[in-house]
Amino acid sequence: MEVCSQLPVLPLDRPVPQHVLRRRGAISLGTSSALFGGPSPRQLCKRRGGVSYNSADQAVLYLHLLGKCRSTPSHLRRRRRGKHTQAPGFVPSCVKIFLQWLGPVRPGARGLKSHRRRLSFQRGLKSRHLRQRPSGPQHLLDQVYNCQVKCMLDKVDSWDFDIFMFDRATNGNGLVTLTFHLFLQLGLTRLFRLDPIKLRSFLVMVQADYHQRNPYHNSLHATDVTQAMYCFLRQPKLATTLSSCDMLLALVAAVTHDLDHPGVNQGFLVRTGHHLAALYKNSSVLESHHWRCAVSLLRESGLLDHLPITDRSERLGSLILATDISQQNRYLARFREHLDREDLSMADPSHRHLVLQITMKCADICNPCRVWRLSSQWSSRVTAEFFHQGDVEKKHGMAVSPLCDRLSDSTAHIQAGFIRHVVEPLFREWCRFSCTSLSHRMLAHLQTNLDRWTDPSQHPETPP
Ligand SMILES: Nc1ncnc2c1ncn2[C@@H]1O[C@@H]2COP(=O)(O)O[C@H]2[C@H]1O
Repeated sequence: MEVCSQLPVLPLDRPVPQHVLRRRGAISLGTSSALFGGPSPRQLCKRRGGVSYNSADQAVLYLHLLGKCRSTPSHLRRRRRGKHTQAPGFVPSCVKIFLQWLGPVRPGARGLKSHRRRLSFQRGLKSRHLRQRPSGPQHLLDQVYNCQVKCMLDKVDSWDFDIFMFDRATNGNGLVTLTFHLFLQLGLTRLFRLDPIKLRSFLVMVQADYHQRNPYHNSLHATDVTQAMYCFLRQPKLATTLSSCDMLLALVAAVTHDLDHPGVNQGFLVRTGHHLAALYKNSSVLESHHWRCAVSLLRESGLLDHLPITDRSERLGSLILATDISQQNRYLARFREHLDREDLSMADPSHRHLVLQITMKCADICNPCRVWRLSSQWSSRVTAEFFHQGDVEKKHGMAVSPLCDRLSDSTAHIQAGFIRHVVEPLFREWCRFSCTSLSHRMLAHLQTNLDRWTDPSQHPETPP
């Protein structure tokens, strides 16, 4: 089979080639490590990260907000490489401050490379881990793992696909393996003449920029969302109407939609005065950051550089921004209106885009629609992350955010509320739009899971 025969070309459980490790620039929120190390809220709000921007104004804002930066905006990197369009020798003051902080660096010198490599905490950890992986007896297991992975990938379109087992079988490289496979399955690699090396390099970067310490918002969640997105894209209503370009953007949005998530919610970032909250004016703070990270990694990998896709970044952004759960009612109301009026036309690009946004939302919060064996694991993970945020808030004398107090909230209570008020309304409309056996199955799982969470005999800790 073509798909499987291509996988061993770049074995995922062997050290990554040097050109992949030789990463440029970085984006890291840095909050996750701070949280798990337990600094004060003031320290938290002073944690630094970086995103890439296009204009000098944004660079000034960036530097002012961050003070010392942990990462280099992409346009600054370009200037250091001498590709800037300003007069030769022109160095804006903000860049001077930045370069001073980096220390004396000669372009191309080893010093610069090591700076670059150190810029992202997440990538540093990951690449060290990959470099240090011992060769030898471990590779005896490769055959076993590869066979298991191939068998699992044959069933990647199944709604009961066990993403947890898949991640173990791929040695924690589930995101790279699964998404690479899906690009091949959908024919995107061939159709868009994507360079497999660049594709893999992009996916390795994406995987590395998720915070594996987060119980929920990590690369496994992104992989799960991507697998769900694939299942939805195969539904007749979408498969027969979406363009290949739509599918490409949908897959990229799914895999990047929570990039560099710090494991705390927007409310926490706003209350601690985090620089990203200021940068994005307290509105869709995390989603805006995920989007900018995605654009930065796309640019860095050069994966789509050869494609004349208009408004690529904006379209990707509007899919990622649609995952802002606080905006759910707005999207749902528009979708519902179209369904009520029966005027949703997949020939209309704006309607198609709304459907893609709703698809992205469904993929993002579909975990309660999975079979209990999988769904309950996501419930435990998301609650663990909420409660961890609550613990940090308590530790620093802050008011505990809703759903984050392990003493007064419970997993069962949170799940029941989330299913009733958020997931079910969305999936009921989705089922009106795409009335397939998968949609009915998802609603059936949702009901079963709700019944289990609300059955006091199974969850005695549920608050009255
Ligand atoms: N099983 C779940 N239980 C409760 N909340 C959830 C669950 N799954 C997803 N969420 C929430 O839905 C949100 C969707 O956007 P985020 O990924 O930012 O954060 C997610 C969680 O806050």
